[in-house]
Amino acid sequence: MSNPSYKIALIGYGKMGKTIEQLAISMGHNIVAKFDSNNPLTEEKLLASSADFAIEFTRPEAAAENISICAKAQVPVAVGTTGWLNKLPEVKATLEANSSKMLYASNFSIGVNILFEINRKLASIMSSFPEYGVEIEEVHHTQKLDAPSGTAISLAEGILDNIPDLNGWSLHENLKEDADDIPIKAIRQDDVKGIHHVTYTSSIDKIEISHEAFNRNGFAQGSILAGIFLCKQKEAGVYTIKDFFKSL
Ligand SMILES: NC(=O)C1=CN([C@@H]2O[C@H](COP(=O)(O)OP(=O)(O)OC[C@H]3O[C@@H](n4cnc5c(N)ncnc54)[C@H](OP(=O)(O)O)[C@@H]3O)[C@@H](O)[C@H]2O)C=CC1
Ligand SMILES: O=C(O)C1=N[C@H](C(=O)O)C[C@H](O)C1
Repeated sequence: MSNPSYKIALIGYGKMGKTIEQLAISMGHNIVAKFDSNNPLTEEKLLASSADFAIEFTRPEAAAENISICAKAQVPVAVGTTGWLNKLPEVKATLEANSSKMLYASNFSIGVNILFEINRKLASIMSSFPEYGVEIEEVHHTQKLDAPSGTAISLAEGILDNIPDLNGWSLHENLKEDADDIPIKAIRQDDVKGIHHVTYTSSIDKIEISHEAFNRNGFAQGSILAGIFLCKQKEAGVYTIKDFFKSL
């Protein structure tokens, strides 16, 4: 039996939107609408597209409004845009009021989600070894608007959940020793797709875990599969990438 074909609306047609388009077509899906700042999303246009679901990769200031429009049109939406989570409470309220669904992931790639699991496990071990200081470094292309990356924040949250002595995280120009929070260094370099390191250092040695994306296909693949997963969920509200991976 062949896999069903889905009708997908792309909200944002930049680096990610274009990568998703190519991959979705190669998987047998149809792109039924594309929105960008010259053709902004409206409820009417989205309904007219008959999309089964939407995928949102735009910019931090645009995401919350776009998700609300999807909610009002009751079109499930997989959201990859980072740097907008301060607006999550109002977005959640709109989704619930309209019985609609979204799934947000700071990083849709399988590799990074494996790193997230290792990061939590490692942090839980390191909580017994306070002589090690932890730090995060992320490297991305120079067009990236937010810092630190959404992925770096997710990594920091995974560490904070497991090492109660640490007080939050903060962005540092230079990684510093003896911090009581998690220092995150954000580096912007040419065309880097995304590199993340978590390092624990003592006076004796260093332990490091890391992930490097070679291209954007992993992000695109995860967002398409997460959109399909979302279509199959009965309950309205906010889903996370963990819900999706649990279903595999
Ligand atoms: N979660 C994940 O796995 C990943 C997340 N990201 C995140 O996704 C986001 C987008 O990344 P990327 O594709 O590289 O960015 P780009 O800048 O390449 O593309 C952004 C696109 O969004 C469009 N856009 C901007 N404002 C609006 C709006 N109000 N309505 C509709 N479209 C709009 C832009 O249109 P125009 O060009 O006309 O302005 C452009 O087409 C970023 O936040 C990034 O951090 C990226 C990769 C992976
Ligand atoms: O802007 C990007 O490119 C990326 N953004 C995401 C993030 O902020 O973590 C995911 C990935 O690293 C690429």
